[in-house]
Amino acid sequence: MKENGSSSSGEIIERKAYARIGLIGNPSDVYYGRTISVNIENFNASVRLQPSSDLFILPHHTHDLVQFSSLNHLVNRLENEGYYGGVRLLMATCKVFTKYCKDQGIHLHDNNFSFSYETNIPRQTGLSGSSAIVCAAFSCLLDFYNVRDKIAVEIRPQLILNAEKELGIVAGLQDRVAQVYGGLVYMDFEEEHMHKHGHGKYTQLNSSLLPPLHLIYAENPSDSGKVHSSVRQRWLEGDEFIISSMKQVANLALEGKTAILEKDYAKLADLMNKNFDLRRQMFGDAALGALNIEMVEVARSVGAASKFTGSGGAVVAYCPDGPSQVELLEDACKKSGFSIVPVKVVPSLLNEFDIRALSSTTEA
Ligand SMILES: Nc1ncnc2c1ncn2[C@@H]1O[C@H](COP(=O)(O)OP(=O)(O)O)[C@@H](O)[C@H]1O
Ligand SMILES: O=C(O)[C@H]1O[C@H](OP(=O)(O)O)[C@H](O)[C@@H](O)[C@@H]1O
Ligand SMILES: [Mg+2]
Repeated sequence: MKENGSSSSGEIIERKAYARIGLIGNPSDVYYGRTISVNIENFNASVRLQPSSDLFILPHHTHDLVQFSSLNHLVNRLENEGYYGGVRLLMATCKVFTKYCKDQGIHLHDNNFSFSYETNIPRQTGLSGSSAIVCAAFSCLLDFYNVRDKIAVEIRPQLILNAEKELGIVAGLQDRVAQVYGGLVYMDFEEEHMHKHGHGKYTQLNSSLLPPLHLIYAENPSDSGKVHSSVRQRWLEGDEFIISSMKQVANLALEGKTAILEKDYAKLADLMNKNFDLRRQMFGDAALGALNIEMVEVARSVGAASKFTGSGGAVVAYCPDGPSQVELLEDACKKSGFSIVPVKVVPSLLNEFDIRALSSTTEA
């Protein structure tokens, strides 16, 4: 594989995308709001593109299970993890990529390939496992067709989102922006700018400004599309409460940016807690799920600030009192059967070729 990430035909291309944490402001990204997200090294998805005579999308041996030991096994699996794995995500990525290139007059050569994927991102836990698969696949396609310089970096998150929209999954841009850019990213999805440029304003922040954060998660898959659909419907219908609450959530990200830049971690803790409280009021406990709420409450029981990383399944926590409080948090999680790991931030993922492909419309 060449240094610039491009491939001459015949070479295998493997690309990774990492899980992300919505630190402040999510889910207002779905509603022209603002968010701050962190791309994390703790978990990743990788997609492998191997040149082949026909085009194959290979099912994953566990995530796209089609062979079961019994009817009960099949039913259990569907009840816990739903009908779908990553195959549909890979197919939708190919479709969206091809359509975009055709519309833009970007030439694609005629060689075929086989796509396969691996992921250790806990499934459907609000860590953006779905978009990580799409993002890694998209990155393989950019290099297989050698078009990294022809598709502006700012546009890529929207194309990655379009792949999930294609499947009817309600999702937002923050996951994809964090996964394309890497590191710690402040995002502003202001409506007029979005309509004018087709993307938000994305600014990478210095991730060393962050305090130590912890990730808490549980084996508790939930479908983010389902969680979002009723709030989205109410927002579309002009529901005053949802619209004004969503604006408040977006403002938390604005304040969060200042708090991070000033290392005002007491303020950051307060904003994280407010973020979850607003989500809870909008979505209601039934949609959020008892186990997800318990994760937040376990963290708060030791005085940590906590909120969902995404739509549910995982929680980001900050211990303002330092290591002794982290120990208390680890014990409390253990007692409740939750996993807890220190957050490791991914450095910026933009290489020199991507930086050249940043469009001139971006304002920092
Ligand atoms: N770990 C995974 N392996 C395979 N497919 C996945 C995985 N996670 C998500 N998906 C696919 O993405 C779809 C949407 O997942 P979503 O609820 O957004 O999860 P997440 O919070 O991890 O992004 C699922 O219905 C499934 O088709
Ligand atoms: O509700 C949220 O905070 C996020 O939900 C989705 O992410 P997921 O990891 O699938 O739960 C959505 O894609 C994001 O845009 C929302 O901010
Ligand atoms: Mg998702």
